[in-house]
Amino acid sequence: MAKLELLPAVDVRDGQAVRLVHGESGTETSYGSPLEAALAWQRAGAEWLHLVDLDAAFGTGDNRDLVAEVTRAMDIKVELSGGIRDDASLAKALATGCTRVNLGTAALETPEWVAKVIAEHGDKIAVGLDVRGTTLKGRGWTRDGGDLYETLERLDKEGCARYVVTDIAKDGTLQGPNLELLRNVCAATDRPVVASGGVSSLDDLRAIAQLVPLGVEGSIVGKALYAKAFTLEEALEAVAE
Ligand SMILES: O=C(O)c1ccccc1NCC(=O)[C@H](O)[C@H](O)COP(=O)(O)O
Repeated sequence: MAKLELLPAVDVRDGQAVRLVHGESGTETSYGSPLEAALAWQRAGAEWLHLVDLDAAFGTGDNRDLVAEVTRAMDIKVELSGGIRDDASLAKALATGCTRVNLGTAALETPEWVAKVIAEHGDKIAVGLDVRGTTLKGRGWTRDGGDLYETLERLDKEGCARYVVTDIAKDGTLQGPNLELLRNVCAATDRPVVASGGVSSLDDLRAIAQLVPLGVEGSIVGKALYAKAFTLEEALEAVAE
């Protein structure tokens, strides 16, 4: 059985590594330098980094130069997310040398552009399906953006390579992942799925790893690592079993 990939998260707001609750602006807990956090995950054995520019996602500015600096400093694969919505922001994101970008709002608001960049860049493009219930959310998870399964069907037809699926109700809460949502999305698409939001324990990661045969490829882990619920070394060992 393929191993579950782990993507420790570094979410950047106003130059700092932060965690949010339910992705809501104003709920930040700060964890210092994003570069130091990213290097710590790399030293701990991460093969991937999930790096989010929250200001770009919320439209409160951006941390693009810092995010580029962090990406360039990494020897591991980087998934870049947050505010990548047009040719200019996509070009800047890809120029960092990241392995792939994660598009959210654009997939809801400018579907023609997303279809075009999927055709141009293939698996360098993932789409983030950030949901409350089955309603997608864009603009930093603040605005409704349509039905999850209708959008998934459209993106599948356009050749989208993979999806990053977040249950916003779980994100940053340490309440455990929404396994039912992950199962449902895997049943609706043959593309790989990266799980995001709510991981609280090694058992949560083992439960997500059970979904690898259904199509779950990886899991993002944020708050649990910063809250020291377990170490990244322990997490990597748990999913290697
Ligand atoms: O990814 C985004 O674009 C984004 C936009 C607005 C708010 C939050 C956003 N991302 C948050 C993440 O990707 C988290 O790092 C991830 O879901 C980890 O969640 P958790 O393990 O529950 O801390």
